[in-house]
Amino acid sequence: MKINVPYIEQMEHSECGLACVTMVLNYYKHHVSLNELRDEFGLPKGGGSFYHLLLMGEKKGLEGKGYNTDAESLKQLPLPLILHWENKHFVVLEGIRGNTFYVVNPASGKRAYKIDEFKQYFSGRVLSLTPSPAFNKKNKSSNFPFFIDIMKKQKKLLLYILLITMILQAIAISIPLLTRWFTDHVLLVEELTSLKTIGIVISAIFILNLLLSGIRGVVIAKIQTKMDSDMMSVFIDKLLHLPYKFFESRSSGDLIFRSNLNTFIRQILSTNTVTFLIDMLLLVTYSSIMFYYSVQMSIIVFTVGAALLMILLIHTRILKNLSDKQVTEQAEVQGYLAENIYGISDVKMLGLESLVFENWKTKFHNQLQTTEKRSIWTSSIHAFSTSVQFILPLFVLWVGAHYLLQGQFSLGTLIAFSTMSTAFIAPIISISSMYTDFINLSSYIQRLMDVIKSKPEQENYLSEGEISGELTVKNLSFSYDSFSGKVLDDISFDVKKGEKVAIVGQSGSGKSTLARILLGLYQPTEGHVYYDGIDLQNYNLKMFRKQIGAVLQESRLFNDTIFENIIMSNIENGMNIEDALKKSEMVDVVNQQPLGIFTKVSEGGANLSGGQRQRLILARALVKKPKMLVLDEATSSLDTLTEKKIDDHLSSLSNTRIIIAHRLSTIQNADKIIVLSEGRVVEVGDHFQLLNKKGLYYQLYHTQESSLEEALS
Ligand SMILES: Nc1ncnc2c1ncn2[C@@H]1O[C@H](COP(=O)(O)OP(=O)(O)OP(=O)(O)O)[C@@H](O)[C@H]1O
Repeated sequence: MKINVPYIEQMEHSECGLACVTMVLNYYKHHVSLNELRDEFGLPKGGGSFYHLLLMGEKKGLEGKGYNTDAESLKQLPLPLILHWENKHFVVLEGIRGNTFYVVNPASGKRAYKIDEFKQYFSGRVLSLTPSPAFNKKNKSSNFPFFIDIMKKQKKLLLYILLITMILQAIAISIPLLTRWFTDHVLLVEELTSLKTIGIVISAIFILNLLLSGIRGVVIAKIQTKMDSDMMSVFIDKLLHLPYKFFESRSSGDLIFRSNLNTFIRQILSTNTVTFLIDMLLLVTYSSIMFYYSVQMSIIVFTVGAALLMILLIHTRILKNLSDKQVTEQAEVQGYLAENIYGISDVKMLGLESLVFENWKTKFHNQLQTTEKRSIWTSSIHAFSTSVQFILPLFVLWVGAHYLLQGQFSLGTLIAFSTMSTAFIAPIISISSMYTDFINLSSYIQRLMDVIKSKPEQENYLSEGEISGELTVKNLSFSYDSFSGKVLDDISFDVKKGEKVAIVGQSGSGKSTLARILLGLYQPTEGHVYYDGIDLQNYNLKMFRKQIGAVLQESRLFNDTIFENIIMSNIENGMNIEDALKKSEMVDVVNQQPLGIFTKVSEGGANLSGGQRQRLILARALVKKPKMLVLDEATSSLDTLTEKKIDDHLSSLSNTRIIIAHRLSTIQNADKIIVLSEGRVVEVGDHFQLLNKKGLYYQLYHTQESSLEEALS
């Protein structure tokens, strides 16, 4: 028994479970995209477990049952089934016939496995999700309107191309017709007087063809540029306006890969679509003319054409599988190398050079083997199709000679037929070569739609207003996804304008998460953050963030000069760079650089020390003259002396400061210290009040103090 489960490709390695549930839902006609499901549930940490998949299914009206079973017993269970694969991945089983298992792998597509191979991958755990009475079907929404809109903008140019190409094809068709006329009415009857006219006609055809082909080339280039510009602009604009969380669950390499897909899609939609239409038109025209000349001969040519098309399409399928495999293997090789080059210091310190080389070699060897196979298939089928195209005219002459000798048609018709048979095969080869592109199109579009259809960070807002630096957090809770527990739980506190407030707690207690919520990078799952009495969600986030200076653990420097890294887009505010450099204790560092403030910072700030990087990022935050500063371990790499100097500078400012620091000496002078433990506020007060409480803060403080004393003694 085999069913047909729609293939949904996972967009990221930890999304296999989510993609499997999406496939099952779509199979039961609840048409939902991976995107929608991810927005609804979030991505469980590490990709989730069977239990998470079961919960998702149940929330969508499916009834779930889990089994521990062997490959043979799967035949007794209803399809589709979600299987645990290689103990680290999820796939969907869509069929079992005899000893063959049909698997839909969200990472690589559909594939059949013989039982022995299947057993090597199947981990023995299965989840069955079937519709419960509460299940609702949902209609499909198409991805094509977006591209149709983009193509519609180029309607005029596309029509030009279509028109020019049709004229060019008419010229192409006229050649065999002219040959026929030339043979029958000039050569055979020895009518030499019209040779001059024919010469003029041939020259006219040549000039017209040259002119139109040239114009078509220019129009195609214009269309491609316009479509590239439209599609890329929409894509990048959408991408940049997506919420921070979107970027957390996708690698930058993957997003860059997706932006490049725009070019492939444009190629398919512009050139290939037009070529396909023309090819189809040509096939119909050639077929009609050939049919008109001779039914028997046409049937012979059609049979050859149909057989060739079948062979080419089967081959294209094989080639697609091989090229998918090649792309996956290539990405794996590149990813492995990039990861190890990025972590080269660890590779060296652990003495892993040879191991990394061996692993890379194995992966690269696999990729090369697939590439070789693909090249062999491509060249063999190319040899086959060109040979057919090459021999067909002769074959037609040979078969046609029988009919000619029987007087069924003229020599001119036979020669025209022979020429046309080659022309008839050309669009068949062209259509089959475009077939792969059309198969890939839906997967490419899915990847783009993941970006285009995701909800932007902010669609509308009520307030453009300035903030003063006063804020209130009310009953705030936050979970990263709908399956894990709360990372922040019912948090409330106030911060007055100009206050220095510290957030402390053990590692993993939720401090950075809270900071990101205060900056509007995450939205609270429950509760609110108010600035000057207005909910943060109601502010124009772009304007809001312009008034905030933030140094986060993940803050990075850009590959540009120190000046550009500090000023960024804030030049219009007339900020004082010197002042920012002084306050962040960077003046001496900048003066020591070869080109001073115009020295280039390497990628990620590699030519600066950890502390210098932090101070530069702080200068960037200060140059905005922010109403509020959020510093998450912003001075953790500095010596205590420099840290103290910076703290003194910052204390002279009137803005609000929210400081997260493990080193408690940094925050002793804070107006208020909020102590977090497992996502809850457990203590609030100033340094002495908290010490007197003898609670968690007291413990944290004394642990640090005693370590210091121990070190000194
Ligand atoms: N992007 C994320 N997705 C899922 N869980 C996350 C994510 N970031 C953090 N967490 C989890 O949320 C919890 C709180 O993390 P957070 O980074 O806010 O703690 P923290 O107090 O700042 O820790 P540290 O002092 O080590 O920086 C941790 O259990 C962490 O594993």
